[in-house]
Amino acid sequence: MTMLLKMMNPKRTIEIGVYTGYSLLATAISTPPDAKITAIDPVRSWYEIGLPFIIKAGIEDKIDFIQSQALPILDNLLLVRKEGSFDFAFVDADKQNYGNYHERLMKLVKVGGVMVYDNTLWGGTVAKHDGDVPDEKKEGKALAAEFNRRIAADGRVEICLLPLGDGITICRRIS
Ligand SMILES: C[S@@+](CC[C@H](N)C(=O)[O-])C[C@H]1O[C@@H](n2cnc3c(N)ncnc32)[C@H](O)[C@@H]1O
Repeated sequence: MTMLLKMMNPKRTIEIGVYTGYSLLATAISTPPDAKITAIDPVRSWYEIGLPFIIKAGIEDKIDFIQSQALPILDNLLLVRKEGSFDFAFVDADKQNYGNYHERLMKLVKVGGVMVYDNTLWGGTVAKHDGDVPDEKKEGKALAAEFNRRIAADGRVEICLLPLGDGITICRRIS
């Protein structure tokens, strides 16, 4: 993702799902000095674990951390920001809402901008028959497969699902 960010030079990005801030730190050090990152997660204490590293890297001024569920924040951004005011988004949170996040990001991220969705292979289970998937992974498999079908059929975007890590879908808004 850092290579993608360095090629794109996005000035306005959104991160949904921060945890201890590893991907947030990677984003912040890979974007231009005047970039701003809106980072959303309901658990501030996890963000605070990684915050000393963000401060040490000198990039805390780029980050606007919002302690909240993401959906109400995205809905508010849709009210207060112009459509297409973000260049890039990284989604790595509750899988149940990936479709909801996608619909909002399709307005918040500009045409030509990029959304990256994490965990879209769900440990490779999306390519397996249900009978070959452990019970504890079945719900995640179903959610990831449903999102993958939805986004593959979405004519407003071009996508590329990279078999890296747990599966990363790069999605470019084209209309
Ligand atoms: C896998 S972790 C994120 C990891 C992080 N992106 C990284 O790579 O370092 C998932 C995070 O999503 C957050 N999350 C879960 N539900 C959420 C929601 N409704 N809105 C925003 N964040 C949520 C969790 O609190 C958790 O910190």
